[in-house]
Amino acid sequence: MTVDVVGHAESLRAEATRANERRALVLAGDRERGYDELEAVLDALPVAITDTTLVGSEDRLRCEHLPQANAGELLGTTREVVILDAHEGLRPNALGKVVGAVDGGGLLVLLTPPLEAWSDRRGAFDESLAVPPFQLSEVTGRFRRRLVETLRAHRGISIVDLEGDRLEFDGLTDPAPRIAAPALEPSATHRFPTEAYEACLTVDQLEAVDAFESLLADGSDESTGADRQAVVLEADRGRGKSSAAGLAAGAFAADGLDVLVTAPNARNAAEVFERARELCERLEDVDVTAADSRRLETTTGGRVRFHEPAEAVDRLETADIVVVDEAAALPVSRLEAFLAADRVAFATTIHGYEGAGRGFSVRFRDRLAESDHDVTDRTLVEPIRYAAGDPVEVWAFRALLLDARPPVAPLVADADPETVEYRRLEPDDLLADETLLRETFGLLVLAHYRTEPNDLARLLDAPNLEARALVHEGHVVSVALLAREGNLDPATRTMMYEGGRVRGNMLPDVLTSQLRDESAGEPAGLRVVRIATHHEARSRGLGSRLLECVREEFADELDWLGTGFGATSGLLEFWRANGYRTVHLSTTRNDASGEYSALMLAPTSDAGRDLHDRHSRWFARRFAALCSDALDDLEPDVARTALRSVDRAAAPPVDLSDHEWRVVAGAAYGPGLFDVDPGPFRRLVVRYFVEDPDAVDLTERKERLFVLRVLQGRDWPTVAERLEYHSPGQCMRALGDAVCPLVDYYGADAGVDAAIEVRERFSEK
Ligand SMILES: CC(=O)SCCNC(=O)CCNC(=O)[C@H](O)C(C)(C)COP(=O)(O)OP(=O)(O)OC[C@H]1O[C@@H](n2cnc3c(N)ncnc32)[C@H](O)[C@@H]1OP(=O)(O)O
Ligand SMILES: Nc1ncnc2c1ncn2[C@@H]1O[C@H](COP(=O)(O)OP(=O)(O)OP(=O)(O)O)[C@@H](O)[C@H]1O
Repeated sequence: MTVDVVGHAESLRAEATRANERRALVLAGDRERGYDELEAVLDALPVAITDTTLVGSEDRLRCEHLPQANAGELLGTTREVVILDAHEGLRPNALGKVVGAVDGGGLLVLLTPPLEAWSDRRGAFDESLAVPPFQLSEVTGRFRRRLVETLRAHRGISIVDLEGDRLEFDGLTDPAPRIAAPALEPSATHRFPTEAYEACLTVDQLEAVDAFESLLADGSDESTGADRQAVVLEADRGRGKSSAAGLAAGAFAADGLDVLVTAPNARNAAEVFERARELCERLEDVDVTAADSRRLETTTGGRVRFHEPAEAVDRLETADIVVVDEAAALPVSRLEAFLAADRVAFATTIHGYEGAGRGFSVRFRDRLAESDHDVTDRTLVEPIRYAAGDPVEVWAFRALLLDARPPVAPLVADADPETVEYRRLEPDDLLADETLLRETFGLLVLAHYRTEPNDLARLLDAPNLEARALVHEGHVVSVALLAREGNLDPATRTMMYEGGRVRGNMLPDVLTSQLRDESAGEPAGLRVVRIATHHEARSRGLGSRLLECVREEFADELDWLGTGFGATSGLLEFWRANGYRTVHLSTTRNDASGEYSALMLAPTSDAGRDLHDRHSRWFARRFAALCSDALDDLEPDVARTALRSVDRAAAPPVDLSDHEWRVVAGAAYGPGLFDVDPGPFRRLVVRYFVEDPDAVDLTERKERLFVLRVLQGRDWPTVAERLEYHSPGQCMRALGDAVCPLVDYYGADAGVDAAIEVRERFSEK
């Protein structure tokens, strides 16, 4: 080699150190040569082996090694040098995770095939995109093509062409000397000890610590101290939010308060405990009596303790203040449970490299706003591990679209179904038009928790995916991500039926493997994986219009359209209004959304109709039993809308025996009791919800009573309390009243003698 790779790496490192920024070094070409150069570089740089990590398929260096799939272990940690070996494939998520771990003054080294050839290589990640019936050869390399373009276009990235023996870019930016940051000072009225503020590294962190003061009970006379307060800290990775929470926790503990800290796992909260301990050790009138990575106790009687989220929820009442770190990685239902605490703080990552984060901003934000907490918000912008404007971070955000945004609101403010145009978003068009790509991906990210860098690669390269949009004056206002499913050969179907896993194919997979329908994978379908309308233009019929256009485009070539999503009554209603019908509710809650998932189908051919009809019937038949089992905590409104969105033709027949009619009509009109024989009531109630007859008009409260008592089998006192009846007795009478119209409609009006007889006998009294 005539290129002095070692000398060059040393200059990059020197510049990075001077600027407190990171630099990237790409060693493109033969893998063995890449490792030879790399070893020489590592030997020369004054970096400890313990500060170096290799992420890739083989453990080839003496430093820490992680496969790409485990790159998440680097989240929240700091390294001087991280090497990502992409020769056997590149997981976009892994790239995002490793970039965040490189410290200011550090190097990110990428080992890649020759850049010209890279997009044509197929690696392990590409195999995951080859969803049956598609083949690996149908997966494209656009994500990598774009990645290479960004590597070449961005500052701070050096590219060594090992094949051509040349330095393609030197990556040096020659930064201006940095101006010393102004000293940090707390506000004049601060209530935490000054030391808590002196420990802050940035102004943003100081303001975040300051926000926590709102959680101190107000000692003034006017206040009872009983008001409810919440703090929300939002930041990109590495802005010091865990540390801010830790400094506040330390200040609370020093004040004698009991702070409960929780996070998806204890490792996430390590910085909280570290900062809390450091602060308490610095304070003169407080001593630390016990400290480890999950616990801190002080001589003032204060403490900070860690509990896993589930345990934490049960202990809210024992703490003065609750801190939820990495909140975005917890399910929304769990987050909601923390709102039972009067004083609670949530620290959360936006633009999460791991793709979490949107559950928080999409769904939890609304629930927080509806709660009776006063909310104090802080956003931490300034990075801590490296200087603001760090070129490697700028590159990573662009390459992985971590900061993609939908169009700004004024651009789509006038959009409605008349002004928009339906557009196929071909991957090549997206690649050629960065604004279109950013708007599309930005809308998907904003509307959905768990949109991650891997999804960008899927959008560009996966053969089973299609994207469609409604555009208003060239801007994306509504977008749908569609996946081809089904159309599977007999061998694949058998494999699925016998318990094997098949990639993609969510609907055929569940219908086959869980619901035991071996031919469910035969018809060809299209699943709407995601749909989102710009928040500025919702409820104007755009989402419905987009679904209509999708149906027009695909109906002739496919057997069914379908969807699966975390079920809320609003969304079930949206899909039902667009012709989709429920065929299944999952039996466990979705980790990310905290909801049960609904699967819905809209058939477009005879084969699709067959599939839809039999699954609708099976669903209506099993629903009551599920309600007193896996779905016994399903929200009553979701249960009502789920049943209402089953195809009416699937309503199970009313096949009550004369004796059962006497039991039901006796409870409605006479002295009979529901409790002695709930079965026939359940069948009637399921029939009523699915058929949704115009002739029967019940209040929502009575319908919720049907769900809670008749379907879910909750006891009377519980139901009475939830639905705010004065007493269990009143609740029992309300159920009797609610059943009357069902006895009339399905029994008496349908000419069932037993029902008529009972009704007449007791109505006369
Ligand atoms: C497979 C999936 O992607 S499911 C997840 C769907 N996407 C999301 O939740 C992302 C955030 N939400 C959105 O982007 C939009 O609300 C969409 C895509 C659900 C609907 O798009 P819109 O353009 O508003 O649809 P459109 O105007 O045709 O229909 C709106 C109607 O759907 C119903 N609806 C849709 N979402 C909800 C909801 N979350 N809560 C209550 N009702 C809802 C309502 O009946 C609403 O009518 P209304 O506003 O007059 O009450
Ligand atoms: N006030 C501080 N004093 C000492 N070290 C700090 C301080 N604030 C942040 N740090 C260090 O900076 C790094 C990032 O801080 P922290 O983990 O608090 O940020 P974060 O926003 O929660 O980051 P991540 O999302 O990556 O977990 C950590 O290594 C932490 O030890």
